[in-house]
Amino acid sequence: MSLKPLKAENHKDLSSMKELPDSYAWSSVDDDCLLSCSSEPVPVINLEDPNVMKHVGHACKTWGVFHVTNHGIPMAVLDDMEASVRKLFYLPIQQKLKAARAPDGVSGYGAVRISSFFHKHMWSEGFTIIGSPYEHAKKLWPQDYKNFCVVVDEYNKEMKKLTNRLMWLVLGSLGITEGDVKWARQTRDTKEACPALQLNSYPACPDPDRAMGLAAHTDSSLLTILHQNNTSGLQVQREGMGWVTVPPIKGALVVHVGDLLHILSNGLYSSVLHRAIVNRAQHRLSIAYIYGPPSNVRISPLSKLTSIVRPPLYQPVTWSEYLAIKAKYFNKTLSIVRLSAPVNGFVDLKDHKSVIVG
Ligand SMILES: C=C1C[C@]23C[C@H]1CC[C@H]2[C@@]12CCC[C@@](C)(C(=O)O1)[C@H]2[C@@H]3C(=O)O
Ligand SMILES: O=C(O)CCC(=O)C(=O)O
Ligand SMILES: [Fe+2]
Repeated sequence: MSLKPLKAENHKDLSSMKELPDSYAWSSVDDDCLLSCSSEPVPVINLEDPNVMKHVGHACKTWGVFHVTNHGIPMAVLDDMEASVRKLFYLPIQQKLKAARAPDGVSGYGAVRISSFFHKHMWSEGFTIIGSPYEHAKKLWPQDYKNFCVVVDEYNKEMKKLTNRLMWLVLGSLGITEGDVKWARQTRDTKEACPALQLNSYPACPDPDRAMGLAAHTDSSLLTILHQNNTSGLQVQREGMGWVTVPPIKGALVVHVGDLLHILSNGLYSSVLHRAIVNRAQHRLSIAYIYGPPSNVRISPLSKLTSIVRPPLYQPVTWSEYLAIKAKYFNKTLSIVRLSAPVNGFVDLKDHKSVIVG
């Protein structure tokens, strides 16, 4: 199902382009919006609200995305990370290419992974970091790599705390307690979750109405926490409403329900389809902390959420298996691991090469 990728212009310096090349021109980026652009805002949840669990559950069920405020992450940690990411993308292209992602690799500099599914290029650059940023930072700044590592490590540490807190709120809102999901207690014998940090840069664009920053997709994660700079661009799809813009709120973070939470909740909380559009005047940056389960854990619908009338809708799958299928089938992945009635048998997950671990 993968479409033929465009190869020749893979590493253009977008910020120097005065016109949109044809290979970057997507037809009708704004079509859905013209039909049904909604002004209903994405929920904003104060994590110190006494009813926070109820609000989180409602937002997951209705939107699959929400803002969080009072999340406890110091503003300086967000600002320092944003400044480091800006510094990275402002490096000359030849320098960034020293940390280029290998053709079959996951981490490093390059176009976003899903690019190969589209005939047109996206108006963005990406940098994926899994685990320590050290190897990449050494290549980008051979003498002066320490600061980047310190900032990224601190950011990851804070995100990990917040994700853990959000996971329990999400699970609690489904009536799930610690006893129901052993792996989520982060015991010493489980291999720890290894989140991915996706850095995105969307330079100002000479023809934004025909360009696409990041094409519509769902994240494979359980939860994704997104920090955007002070520039709009993120849009989420809401049934019956089309694309809804999620403008940045200073100091707030955006939380997305990912595909593995969709599976874990047996479809009660749907992963949210989202994309990023670009604009003529401002450079946009975003940082996604993509959180998945520990590598040895198979995610399947929680037994408390299944019954005779609502049987498990998905087969068990590890994060790594899921990513491998996603690399091949992109937005069809959830339906591939879905068990339709009558049970259509299990997909042999071993046929798909592991991506991150194992
Ligand atoms: C751990 C992950 C999750 C990945 C793949 C791998 C590293 C990079 C992530 C993203 C980030 C950008 C959107 C996405 C769809 C993409 O193309 O690369 C994500 C994908 C997923 O959520 O499936
Ligand atoms: O730039 C954005 O707002 C979206 C980024 C995103 O969806 C991702 O990195 O997965
Ligand atoms: Fe995403």
